[in-house]
Order: sequence, then structure tokens, then C-alpha cells
Amino acid sequence: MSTNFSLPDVSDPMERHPKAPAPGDPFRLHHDLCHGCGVNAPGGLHVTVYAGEGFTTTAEMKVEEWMLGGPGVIHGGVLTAAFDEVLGTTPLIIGVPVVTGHLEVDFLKPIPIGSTLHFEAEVAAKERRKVFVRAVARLDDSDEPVATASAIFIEIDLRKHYAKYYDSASQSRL
Ligand SMILES: CCCCCCCC(=O)SCCNC(=O)CCNC(=O)[C@H](O)C(C)(C)COP(=O)(O)OP(=O)(O)OC[C@H]1O[C@@H](n2cnc3c(N)ncnc32)[C@H](O)[C@@H]1OP(=O)(O)O
Repeated sequence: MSTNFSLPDVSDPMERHPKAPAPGDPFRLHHDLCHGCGVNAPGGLHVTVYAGEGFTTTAEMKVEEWMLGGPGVIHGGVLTAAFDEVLGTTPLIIGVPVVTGHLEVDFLKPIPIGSTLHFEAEVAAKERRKVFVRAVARLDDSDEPVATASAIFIEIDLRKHYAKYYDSASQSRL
């Protein structure tokens, strides 16, 4: 399937889920071994996503030496994985569990090792099972975006989607 990120003209109605964390509070880990958020993931990103106001979230990530791509700067794939985590957690603000269908990243500036990335994301729209999410990343010493991302996530029935992989899903808290 070939897709582009293109917002629907009209979004389905969206509401913040009553059990979504309060603004400033973190989303619970969904799996200890998740590459994005798991505390026990070997070589994981260890990203914590926090609820914001409305349909927004925030997150931070320290850019460590092992994330290196070009000399002194982050690898594009590591940044993409971080966006996937932040964007993919954001639909939980409306109570919708998803998997990534389509993810686009614009790399705007080199991101130095040793810096801290600050992410802001928002659910922009929902259309049937598709959830459209956008995010921007900035460094702590500037308001200028260093990267942006847009993604289409697809709502899933967690139990059915992961049924074949149930053993490894048994630690999941989603
Ligand atoms: C807290 C959690 C944080 C997690 C962050 C990390 C998230 C991840 O990385 S998830 C892992 C990576 N993603 C995956 O493994 C997904 C693999 N793909 C799949 O399982 C399936 O293709 C899946 C579930 C996405 C869609 O399959 P299926 O359920 O059959 O959907 P289907 O009925 O074809 O389509 C439903 C709708 O989604 C749309 N859609 C399906 N696939 C895509 C896609 N790749 N891109 C855009 N839209 C898509 C369809 O066009 C359709 O839209 P419409 O309502 O307009 O007709």
C-alpha cells in the first residue's frame, strides 16, 4: 500500500479519554522491553511520553553516544524510532491503541550527540480507524525545529492483533 500523510477534510469527533493521564503526567510503560519506552530494553531509547493539554503530548530524549550516525550527530533511524514512540503513544490521549501504518520524517538540522531533544506531538485528526499525528523536535537552546514528523496510525484490537505473539505480549500493560 502506498500512502501519504494527508489530513482528512473533516475529522471524526475526538474526546480526551477520561483515563488519559492528566497534563504533565506520564503514560504508563506499555511493555518493559519496548525499544521506545521499556526500562529493561537493552539498547532502548527509554523515552517517557507525558500528556499535555487537549490532544497533545511531550517527551524528551538525551542524545547519547551510541545513537551516533554521522560524526558527532544522531543517526536518522534512531531519531525516526524516537518519533515513532512519541507519535505512537499520543493516540492514547483519546484512548485509541494503534500501530504505525505510515511515518514521515523531515530532518531539518543536524542533532548533536550530547544534546537533549524536546518533542511536542498532537493528534490532528481521526478518520474511522486512522489516527493522524504530528510532532516537532527542538533542541533545548532554541525554539527552531530540528525535525518534524507526521504519521498515520491504525487503530487495532490489541488482543486480536497480537494474538499470534501472545507469549511475548504477556508483559504488555496495554
Ligand atoms: C504505546 C504504544 C507506542 C508504540 C509506538 C510504536 C508503534 C509501532 O512501531 S507499531 C509496529 C509497526 N507497525 C506494524 O507492525 C503494523 C503492521 N501492519 C499491520 O499490522 C496492518 O497493515 C494494519 C493493522 C496497520 C492495517 O491492517 P488492517 O487492520 O487490515 O487495516 P485495513 O482494513 O487494511 O485498513 C484500515 C484503514 O487503515 C488504512 N491503512 C492501512 N494500512 C495503512 C498504511 N500503511 N498507511 C496508511 N493507511 C493505512 C486503510 O486505508 C484503511 O483506511 P480507510 O478507513 O480510509 O479505508
